[in-house]
Amino acid sequence: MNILDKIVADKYIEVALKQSLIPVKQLEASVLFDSPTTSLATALKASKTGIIAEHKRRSPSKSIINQNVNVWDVAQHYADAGVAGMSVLTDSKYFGGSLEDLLLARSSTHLPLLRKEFIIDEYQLIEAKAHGADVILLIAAILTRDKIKALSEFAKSLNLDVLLEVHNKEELDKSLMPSLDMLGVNNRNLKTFEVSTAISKELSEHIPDDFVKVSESGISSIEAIKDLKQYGYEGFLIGENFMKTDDPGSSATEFIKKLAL
Ligand SMILES: O=P(O)(O)OC[C@@H](O)[C@@H](O)c1c[nH]c2ccccc12
Repeated sequence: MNILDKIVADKYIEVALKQSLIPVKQLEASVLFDSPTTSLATALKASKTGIIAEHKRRSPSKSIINQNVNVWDVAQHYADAGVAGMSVLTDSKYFGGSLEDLLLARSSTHLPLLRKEFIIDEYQLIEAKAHGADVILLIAAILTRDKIKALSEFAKSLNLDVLLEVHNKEELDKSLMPSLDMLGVNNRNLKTFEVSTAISKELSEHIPDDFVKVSESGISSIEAIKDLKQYGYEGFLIGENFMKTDDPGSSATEFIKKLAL
């Protein structure tokens, strides 16, 4: 079993347990469930920076990245830095995140918030909305086309934006459909952890123009972003490069200053 298979196997167990503990009706009763959302796709198109900054405490590939920062502060400082959106890891077992992190980020900022999670069930979309998400991630490597269709259409019915993540041409070809807003190419292979922005460049010409293109992972230089822009990318998901520092928000500020030069 590769790490992605393990994460997903655990996720099925976790979601079944949560469904038995917290009924959908309870989630739907949350004030946030009926609150309006902000489109990340729209924000990216209007943004000068295109940066989606992530809150990530640890990961299976890097173990501990940062256990000391406070998600409320990080969200404030990312917003001050001028990012277009924020991504919040909510998986606890492998990434040290939680839905409470999402809720805290929501209470801290109006930025479009992405629930970064291994989504396998509609229940998680209701959870996402009830905890203040504006956007959800769907990972093509762990979903069939039918499942991508059902989940993305359900997300749209909740006014959530959908970011679909691929890592190769097959995943891209099986996934294209009108219920997606953004196409993300993960520069990290989730099965082997190899990272290269070459895959974003390779796949860019196969992504139709109706989707906002996002390049994800392993981005740590201004040059990489300038390069990816040439290939039509408008969104850049950056986690570790900011989170590994003592103050992710001021790292984002410095980065964005350089980007504007
Ligand atoms: O920390 P990085 O290399 O900048 O990567 C951020 C983000 O792209 C990465 O966390 C990510 C991309 N897709 C995922 C799917 C699940 C968990 C995490 C991810």
